[in-house]
Amino acid sequence: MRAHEAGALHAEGYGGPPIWLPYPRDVMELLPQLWPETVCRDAVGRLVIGGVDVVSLASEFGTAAYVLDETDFRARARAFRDAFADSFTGGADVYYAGKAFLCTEVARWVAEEGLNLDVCTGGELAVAIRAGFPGKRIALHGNNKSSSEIRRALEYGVGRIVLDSFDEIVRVDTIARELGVVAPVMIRVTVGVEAHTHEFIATGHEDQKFGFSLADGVAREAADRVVAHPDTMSLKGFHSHIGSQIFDTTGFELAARRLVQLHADVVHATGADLPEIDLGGGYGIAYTSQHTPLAPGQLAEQLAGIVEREFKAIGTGDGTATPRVSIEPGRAIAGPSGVTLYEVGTIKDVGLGEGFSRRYVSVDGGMSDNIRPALYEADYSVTLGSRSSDAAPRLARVVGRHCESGDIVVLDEYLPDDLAIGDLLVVPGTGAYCRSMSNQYNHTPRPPVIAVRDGQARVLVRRETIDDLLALDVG
Ligand SMILES: Cc1ncc(COP(=O)(O)O)c(C=O)c1O
Ligand SMILES: N[C@@H](CCCC[NH3+])C(=O)O
Repeated sequence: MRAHEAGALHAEGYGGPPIWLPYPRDVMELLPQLWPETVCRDAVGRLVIGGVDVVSLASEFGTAAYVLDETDFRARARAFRDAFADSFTGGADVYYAGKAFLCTEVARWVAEEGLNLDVCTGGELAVAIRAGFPGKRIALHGNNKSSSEIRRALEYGVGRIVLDSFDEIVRVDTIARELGVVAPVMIRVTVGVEAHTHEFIATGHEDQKFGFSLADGVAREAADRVVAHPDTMSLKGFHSHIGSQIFDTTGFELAARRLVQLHADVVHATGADLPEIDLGGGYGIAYTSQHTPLAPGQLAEQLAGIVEREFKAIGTGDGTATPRVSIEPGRAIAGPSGVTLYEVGTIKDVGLGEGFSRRYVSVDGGMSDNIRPALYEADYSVTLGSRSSDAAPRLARVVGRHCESGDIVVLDEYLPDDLAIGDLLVVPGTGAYCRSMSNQYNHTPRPPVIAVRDGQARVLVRRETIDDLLALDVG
């Protein structure tokens, strides 16, 4: 249940008397699906993650801090790997989308759990290379890959480059020829699907920068051009990614139908053997009770059914074998495994008139460590982590420390009325697209990423310092 579901009692949340005690005092108890599997409270009420309580984490590493639960991350990665391996008769590969969150150690976890890796810049590729990630299991994405990124990827022997433009086809052809290699490539297709998600993270509709359009024949033309250069490029198949934070599989179904049809057309017309098809990522997670994600097993079953149906529909016995399927989940693996730890700095009850007020709780982070509320109006939840409280719940808005009124961490959530300066707040679901989209607005050093596992904590990415920021300023 969310604060805004409180109906008639909602207004009372704004400074009204604490008469709504039926409301749960702890959002963590109410919504376990928002939290890493290992989260619990210890005997004195402190939130514990990966066997380490958040008070100890804060005192050792400071706040704000990202905390990543290794056991939970690995379990989610394995769940995707196993579910897709079990459901797809022709075989399936899971590419973890590193844009969600990537560092050297996480790349190693991904490799060890038997997943592949999707990188979309030379920077992400460099992390993968540093981690010793096997080249064959890496896919290189991006709508404007530079020549040096393509060269590095081919030198390292990546398993696929996902082509995004005609210019890039020329670029890959030229570099592969220089290096004397045949580049394994896929073609990213814009399938014309309106995904049900925020418009900034939808990528399947026609009018946007990614991929080759299916509707106007450009994707088909791209395939013909690639197939015409067998000495430098080997076409492995087509790719589609319709967007992110999607719950409804109808978009994937439509995308798969169109991709399978294109696949069959190209196989028949060119005689190319296309061994793979990539359905992209985009599987939604729960940030609040408003979200009801599918488990990897359900997703795999549904997607396998869709792919099988679509290949049957184009006719069996026509020589079109069902290819190996790949998917690219990022958020669904990293998102729920991470939380952000903040310390309360100020508490302000702002009068709204007629006896109502809104409680603003300021923490030592904000839009520099989580830009998603400002960018996508993303909603999050939050709980008091450093202690439990018997005080009545009170609706609060958690805000950051940046010079923007849109610097909101959590729009509305119940926190105990006795919340105090120095309390620790914990925001779940921040494992994906928070650190990876972080920034240094207002010269704010970025928080560290701490891994927790079996009662041990260690730094994966160290905290930035003011000196780091000053070092960039050569003036
Ligand atoms: C090509 C591609 N694959 C995979 C992903 C990962 O998406 P998500 O984190 O929603 O699973 C993205 C990001 O939206 C993407 O652009
Ligand atoms: N950055 C987006 C996800 C999409 C990015 C990849 N295409 C988010 O935070 O929701």
